[in-house]
Amino acid sequence: MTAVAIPGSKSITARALFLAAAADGVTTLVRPLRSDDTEGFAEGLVRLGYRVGRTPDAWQVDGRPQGPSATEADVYCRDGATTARFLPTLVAAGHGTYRFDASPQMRRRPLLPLTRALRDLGVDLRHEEAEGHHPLTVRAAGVEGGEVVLDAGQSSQYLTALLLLGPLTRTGLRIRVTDLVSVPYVEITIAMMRAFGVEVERDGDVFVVPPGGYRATTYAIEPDASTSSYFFAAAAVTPGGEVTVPGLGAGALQGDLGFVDVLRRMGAEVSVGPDATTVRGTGELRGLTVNMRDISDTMPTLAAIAPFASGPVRIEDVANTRVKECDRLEACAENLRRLGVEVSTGPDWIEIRPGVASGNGNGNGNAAEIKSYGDHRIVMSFAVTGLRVLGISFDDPGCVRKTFPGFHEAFAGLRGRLL
Ligand SMILES: O=C(O)C1=C[C@@H](OP(=O)(O)O)[C@@H](O)[C@H](O)C1
Ligand SMILES: C=C(OP(=O)(O)O)C(=O)O
Repeated sequence: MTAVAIPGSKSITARALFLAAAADGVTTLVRPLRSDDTEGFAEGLVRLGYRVGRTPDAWQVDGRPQGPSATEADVYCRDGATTARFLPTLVAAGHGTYRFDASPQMRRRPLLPLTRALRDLGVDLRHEEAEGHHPLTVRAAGVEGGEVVLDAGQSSQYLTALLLLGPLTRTGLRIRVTDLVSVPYVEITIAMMRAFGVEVERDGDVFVVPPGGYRATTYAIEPDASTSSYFFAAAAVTPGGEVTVPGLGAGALQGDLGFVDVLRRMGAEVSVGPDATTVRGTGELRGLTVNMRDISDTMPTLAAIAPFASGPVRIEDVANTRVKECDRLEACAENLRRLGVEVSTGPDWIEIRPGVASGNGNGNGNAAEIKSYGDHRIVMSFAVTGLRVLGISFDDPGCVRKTFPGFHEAFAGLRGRLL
């Protein structure tokens, strides 16, 4: 058995930082993810005047239910969409003037449905350049609360941001959602709000959040399930290869652990225990058609191993992967083509035919440089392809820092044990 220690969940760390900052009292986050996204989030809080104490294994946050202590601040959100969407929402409940900006990549990503909903709730929020994009300024004077309509068909993070805001409003929020992707991420939000003392009620399309604020707590962060997908996929493409991720089992909060069900359908042996998950490659990898609307961060992982399946792999209902760190459908297609794989895409799907070309015309067998598009998931996914295809390299291997700075070392360690 090969046990792999996976760093903490990005999504859980970001939510825990928001909740801790807003809670009454001191919160300890145990085993938070230390990566560009989550360190950027924590630094954003520090710029806003929150006290965040960081040791390698635990972060401590002094909560301020009344909002940021800084009455003016500039916050740089880097590439992190959770930072860029959650922090402007957090400050709305305080009092002051806060300017937010983000990296060129994050500036391109949308947030208009969220900022429109905040304005509908009376928040003075201005986009400084392009409407619906960073940079933006919030002139905060608290939020009364009430009812708001939200289209979360592009990103569930809009809904998560509003849910997290709910208890910080004076009368609570009723959020009516007209469309919603990535539902399991909303379930993470609701479960974590419960751990900080708030019960969200759901009545069909309406989410009801009571006022009253959060209670500080000690919160242990699960290993990241999306990151685990690369290690599980590595086992699945290696006959007899076995990978166990401790800390992610049947009670895990993250929907992305469902990626192992896709591997099971393809022929891998999967066991989900109470506190660990194991995937074993059987030598069989069948093609399939799969809807990944709920677990779309693992779409590139599947696309990158799809050429090794015995039949076509078709991934459906993943339109919103076009507005992530890059257009992931086209990025996957481009890189698979570089490997000589036959692939087609549509507005919300990708279909990959079996087989990697034995040569790509440059005399180097399968060698190809993968175009990273500054997207950590493209690099980590095609690293798995590299277990079976010789000579894969990356134009920007370092972009894994967004969620897993130590990825290449960890993956090389696994490679040595699997092959
Ligand atoms: O709320 C979150 O932490 C996340 C939600 C998902 O985004 P979308 O809801 O935009 O699909 C996911 O892709 C992202 O990596 C993290
Ligand atoms: C889409 C992602 O990140 P975010 O939206 O949080 O920037 C991701 O990590 O795959």
